[in-house]
Amino acid sequence: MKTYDAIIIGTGQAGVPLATKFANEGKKVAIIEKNKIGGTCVNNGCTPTKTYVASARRAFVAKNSKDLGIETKDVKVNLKKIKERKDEIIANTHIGIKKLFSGLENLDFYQGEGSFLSENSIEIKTENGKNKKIEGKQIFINVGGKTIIPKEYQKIDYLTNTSILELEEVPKHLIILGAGYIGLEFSQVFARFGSKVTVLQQNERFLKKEDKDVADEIKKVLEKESITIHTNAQNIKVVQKEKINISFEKDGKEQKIKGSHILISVGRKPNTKNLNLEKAGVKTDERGYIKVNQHFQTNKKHIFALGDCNGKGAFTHTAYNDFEIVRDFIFGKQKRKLADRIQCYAMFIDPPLSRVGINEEQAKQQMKEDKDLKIVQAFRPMKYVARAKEKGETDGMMKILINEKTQKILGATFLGISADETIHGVIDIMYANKSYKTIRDAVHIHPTVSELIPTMLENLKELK
Ligand SMILES: Cc1cc2nc3c(=O)[nH]c(=O)nc-3n(C[C@H](O)[C@H](O)[C@H](O)COP(=O)(O)OP(=O)(O)OC[C@H]3O[C@@H](n4cnc5c(N)ncnc54)[C@H](O)[C@@H]3O)c2cc1C
Ligand SMILES: NC(=O)c1ccc[n+]([C@@H]2O[C@H](COP(=O)([O-])OP(=O)(O)OC[C@H]3O[C@@H](n4cnc5c(N)ncnc54)[C@H](O)[C@@H]3O)[C@@H](O)[C@H]2O)c1
Repeated sequence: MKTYDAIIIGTGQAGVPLATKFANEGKKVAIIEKNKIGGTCVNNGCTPTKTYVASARRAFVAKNSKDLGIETKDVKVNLKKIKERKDEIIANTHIGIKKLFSGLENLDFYQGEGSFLSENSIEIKTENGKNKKIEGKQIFINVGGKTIIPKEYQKIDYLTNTSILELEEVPKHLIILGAGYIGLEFSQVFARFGSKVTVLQQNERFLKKEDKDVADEIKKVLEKESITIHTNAQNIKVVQKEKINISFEKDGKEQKIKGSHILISVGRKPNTKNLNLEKAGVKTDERGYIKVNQHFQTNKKHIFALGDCNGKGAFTHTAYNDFEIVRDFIFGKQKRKLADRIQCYAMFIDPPLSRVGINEEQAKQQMKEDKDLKIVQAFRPMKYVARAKEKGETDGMMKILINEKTQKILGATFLGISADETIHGVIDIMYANKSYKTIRDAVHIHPTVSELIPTMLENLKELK
């Protein structure tokens, strides 16, 4: 049996850089992939969805620029071409990773499904049936996650985030189950491509992780683009004949809709079921996420779990940060840990939403629990941002929360043009652990959205 210093299962956002690091350090490393190289982000997550978001924005701008004095006729959306562009970007990434791997003499790439035989040995099942067994001193699990398909929908012809990206014709009426990141990003993309779009959400509260005023503003933005959103849709039943027939109850009344396609985006689960973790004695929680410590070691100290499968993050930037923490734990002088990470994310609707740390509702809750804590807020609607007015895109708002005593920023929510970029000024100050006054007293470039961050920090209000 071939023996390695490190075996990595999965070529996700943590696995590829970690394999490269091991190989560059002169260690023998094996990396195993059962599907397409590069994982979710590259093949059916961030990269393809953001190419679609870009095409959708171009279509929207082309069709809706009369207010800026631009008139166009006959804007056509060619989904086949949009898909081809996406496929080419993905194919180039595949070429890049394969070239990287083939240039590393200490690295062996295995195409196949890895699973544990014992706490140091892995079986690789391949399509041609020629299974292999390898051994590793350390093993790194980076297997990501997959879409949850509730039992009641398993027999219908549904779309997922993977299969929707293979369509070559725009659906007439796309019904989306689940109003999370995936559902909402695709809702706007396909509405902009020309689909009628209906989103069904079980919860009464739309986007319950966000402040209510922010969630309401996002709903307004999407509804302005003719997307129908039903919250509190209970007892959703789907029957497929020629069309997708949906019935659900809302406020005690039965409602019926017919669609041409249905996308299921009700959440994701870790890819840990087929790993035979019990043979290695690796523990998971009740939802299948692998339990890890601050350096992503499992209960077996030589086995690590990185990325979505450890349940500590569900983003590419968190998976990559898992890699950085593990790399420094094994090779580095700098000792990082999970607790150093400040949670941040964006939802790439247009205008985008970005978040770091806590929001207003969480701040109020913290003050309720700790009577000595005083949190103040800087607030600015985008309609009072010159650059937004000049661009004619004034939806949204910016909020920054500050601990009055320590002067440290506790969190921010930006919804509006460029929010996915402007939030990074705030993120960096939080990592630097500096007072909010560092940004307040900085000079920013005019005319930008960022120039309003110092201005809004001049005016802090108590939270009520
Ligand atoms: C539609 C969509 C859009 C997204 N957009 C964003 C975004 O804009 N920004 C963002 O930060 N995040 C986004 N995400 C989330 C992001 O894609 C994931 O958080 C990220 O890819 C997780 O990386 P990972 O390292 O955990 O593993 P993954 O990228 O999921 O890779 C895991 C790999 O392991 C392989 N594998 C699984 N089991 C085995 C096995 N037994 N043997 C061998 N190989 C195996 C899989 O085939 C896969 O290739 C999006 C996700 C989706 C679904
Ligand atoms: N911009 C980004 O970074 C980005 C984009 C897409 C996906 N992702 C990642 O992918 C993960 C999964 O995304 P997602 O949108 O599938 O999940 P999600 O957890 O964000 O949203 C799922 C939604 O579906 C609702 N729901 C659950 N069961 C339902 C049912 N039976 N019927 C109707 N609604 C139901 C939930 O209440 C929730 O609002 C996210 O956690 C995120 O980390 C990130």
